[in-house]
Amino acid sequence: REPPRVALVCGSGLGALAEELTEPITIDYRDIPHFPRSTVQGHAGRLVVGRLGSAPCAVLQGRFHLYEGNAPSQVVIPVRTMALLGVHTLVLTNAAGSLRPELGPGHLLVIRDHIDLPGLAGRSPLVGPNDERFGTRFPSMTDAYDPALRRLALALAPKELRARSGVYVGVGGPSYETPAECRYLRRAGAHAVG
Ligand SMILES: O=P(O)(O)O[C@H]1O[C@H](CO)[C@@H](O)[C@H]1O
Ligand SMILES: Nc1nc2[nH]cnc2c(=O)[nH]1
Repeated sequence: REPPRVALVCGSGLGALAEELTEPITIDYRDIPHFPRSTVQGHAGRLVVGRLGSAPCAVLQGRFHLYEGNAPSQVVIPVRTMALLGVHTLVLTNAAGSLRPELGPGHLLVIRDHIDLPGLAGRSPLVGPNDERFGTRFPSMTDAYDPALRRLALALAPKELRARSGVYVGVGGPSYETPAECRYLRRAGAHAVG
């Protein structure tokens, strides 16, 4: 069987995307060595490998979060596993809170850049000895989100999703943000928070 070249990580409520795969093989995260446990509702905790159209594809039903008690180095285990399998294109999705009145529920924000607040405070997944298989120390973050793929997503998104590009700010959780925090994050240039 051809190994997947494209992987999709599903955020809350998006796990059903795995049902689009044909010839699916499903593996519970519990059966994959070193994977942490999924504890969040709406994150099934399964890896589904199959075909999306003609492309061999992997869908991860659920991600791991810092607020579940995982170390940053554990949170990235699925992404690094995909890289070791030969995946070259990774699509990340998540449920996020809007910081802009024009971005309503059900709208799609294509991330063009991010502010990683836990990372800036020393909780980056890259902290620790550098594993050169996954890149150099101090990688450039100028085009962290591939511009060609972003253009494609904006061009192909269904009209009703009112897709636009924007800046995502990552926070630690597990509480939603206070009004003062939302004002602060909006002034910092973010469009969505999660
Ligand atoms: O889509 P997932 O990974 O569940 O993430 C979202 O869910 C959590 C809170 O609703 C935040 O972490 C937010 O980003
Ligand atoms: N942190 C955070 N996560 C979310 N997930 C969905 N909405 C939100 C939000 O407003 N804030």
